Amino acid sequence: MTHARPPAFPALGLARRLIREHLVSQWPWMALGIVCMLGVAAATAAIAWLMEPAFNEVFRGGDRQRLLELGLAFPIVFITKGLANYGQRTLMNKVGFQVVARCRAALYDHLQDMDIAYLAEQRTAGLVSRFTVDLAMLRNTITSATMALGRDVATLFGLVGTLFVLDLSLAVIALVLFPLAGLPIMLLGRAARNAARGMQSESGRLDGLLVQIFQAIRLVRIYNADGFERARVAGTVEMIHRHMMRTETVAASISLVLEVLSGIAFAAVVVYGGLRVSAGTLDPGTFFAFVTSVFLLYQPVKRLGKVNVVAQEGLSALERYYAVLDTPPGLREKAGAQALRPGPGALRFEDVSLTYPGQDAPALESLTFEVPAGGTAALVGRSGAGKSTALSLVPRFRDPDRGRVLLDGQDVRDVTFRSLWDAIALVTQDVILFDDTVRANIAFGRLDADDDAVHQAARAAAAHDFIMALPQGYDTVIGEEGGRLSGGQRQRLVIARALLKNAPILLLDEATSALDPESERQVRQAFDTLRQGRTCLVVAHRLATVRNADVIHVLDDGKVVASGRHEQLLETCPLYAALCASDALA
Ligand SMILES: Nc1ncnc2c1ncn2[C@@H]1O[C@H](COP(=O)(O)OP(=O)(O)OP(=O)(O)O)[C@@H](O)[C@H]1O
Repeated sequence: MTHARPPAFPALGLARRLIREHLVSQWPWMALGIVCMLGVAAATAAIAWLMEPAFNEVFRGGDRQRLLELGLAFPIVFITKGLANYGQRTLMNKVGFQVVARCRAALYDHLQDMDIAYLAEQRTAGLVSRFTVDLAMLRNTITSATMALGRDVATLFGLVGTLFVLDLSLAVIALVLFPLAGLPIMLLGRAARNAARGMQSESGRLDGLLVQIFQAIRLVRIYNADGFERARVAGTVEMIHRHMMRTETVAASISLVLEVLSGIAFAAVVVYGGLRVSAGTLDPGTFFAFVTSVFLLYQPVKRLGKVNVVAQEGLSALERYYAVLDTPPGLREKAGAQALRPGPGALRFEDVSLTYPGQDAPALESLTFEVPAGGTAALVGRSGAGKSTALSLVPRFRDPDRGRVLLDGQDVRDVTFRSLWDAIALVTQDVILFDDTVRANIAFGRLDADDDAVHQAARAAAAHDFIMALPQGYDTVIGEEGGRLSGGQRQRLVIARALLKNAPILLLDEATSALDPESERQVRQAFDTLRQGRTCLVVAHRLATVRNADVIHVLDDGKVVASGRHEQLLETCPLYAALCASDALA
């Protein structure tokens, strides 16, 4: 099963898609936000307008009544501007948070639907960073870019309109240079997107590295690898900084370009306007109002200049987000799939073949074997013989290239995932526990289970006594991956979880690491209880398991080379005899 590389998306298409899928539904908040933005723009233009009467009628004319009116008008305008600013900021942040919450939910649901093969191919931290780094960046873009585009564009229009109304020729002089900034802004925007892409991907790498290091901290210490790991972290941090600096440099360069253009425009306005005032062809009040407008124009122009940088960051985040979202699951539920019909639990592999992508040799080849209903079949074989691969086909973690896996005569590809997974309990080599209470770990996926059921499962798994000896009994939090428990205790918790699930089919990938004899005895007892009354397919690594199995299938290079019971195979199958004599079956 291969996953095609996602196509490169055109930027505008991505933005349109986000608007269609997530922003349109936010229209009431957006509409209110736009009203507030218009309020900011109107108040800003009003400040410039008020300068003319302030200068002409109050400072030059000495009109006291007008002074009082202006004394009232200025605070009203500033308060209006402040309130409108507050409103648009709160509303646009609300929109940003809601959009990102929806994106996160959509991404989570999509990843839940993705097949195990795809998820196994991905770096976990890379996927996590889609939720964290990328979508946080997208939120920033949504809030700051919409604010800039709404408020600053409206303010710009208000002020530019004011300039033209105040004096046409001065307005042309003030504005003629600004379009020159467009080209560098566009060119630098491309660099900004590349920098954002690099930053996001390196951040995912850093997250992955840190998780790996802290998970393997014992190994790092004992192998004295802290220097090596530190260098790896420092290298990645350096790369992130480099990308961030590039973004900052782009933003600063745009500011510089705008600053220079503004300076030239301002000088031209002062010189030309000053000449006209002294020649008596321009009213000083108008000139004063004009200069104020040009000043007020600086901030929105500078923010708008940088909006492309922020937008590019968001587009890069969107690209990464949709790349995951648009990758279809390689393995789907069949249209019109029916629920698995309950039966005695007979499992059959029929001529099953599978070759992993990128591999030449098949992992399984024409594999045919049965697990009798309610019985135990053990798969044994050398490392790499295909045992775990065979196990993974039952819950459809993968599908075979050829052949069928049948549960009570029903092809597992014809039934719903939910009904299939309901029928299966899985105990894997790596004991998977959550940093939660003992109760939550046993009742995982069984939120309806009451204390009695949990305790009963723990008793059957020979776990109840050690659980009761823990500081808070069933409420004890066991630490990441059950770090506060012994190996045997962890295994018994996992067995209790499978017992509570009470599924008719049990898939068991036996742990290869040995426990001390007493733990081994307790775990074995718990497994025996778990197997009772269930159909069990076990990848066996222990002699005791194969001795108790109803049938043993010996796998070699993905094929069944012999089947039978222990004593029989010892005599008839040299490979089996060799496995029993070696560490493979201890
Ligand atoms: N995700 C994968 N991608 C490519 N090849 C794989 C993958 N998983 C397993 N293989 C290959 O498929 C073959 C069968 O592997 P599998 O894990 O099923 O063997 P196994 O008998 O369970 O081995 P072990 O006892 O060591 O766990 C091996 O050659 C292995 O390298």
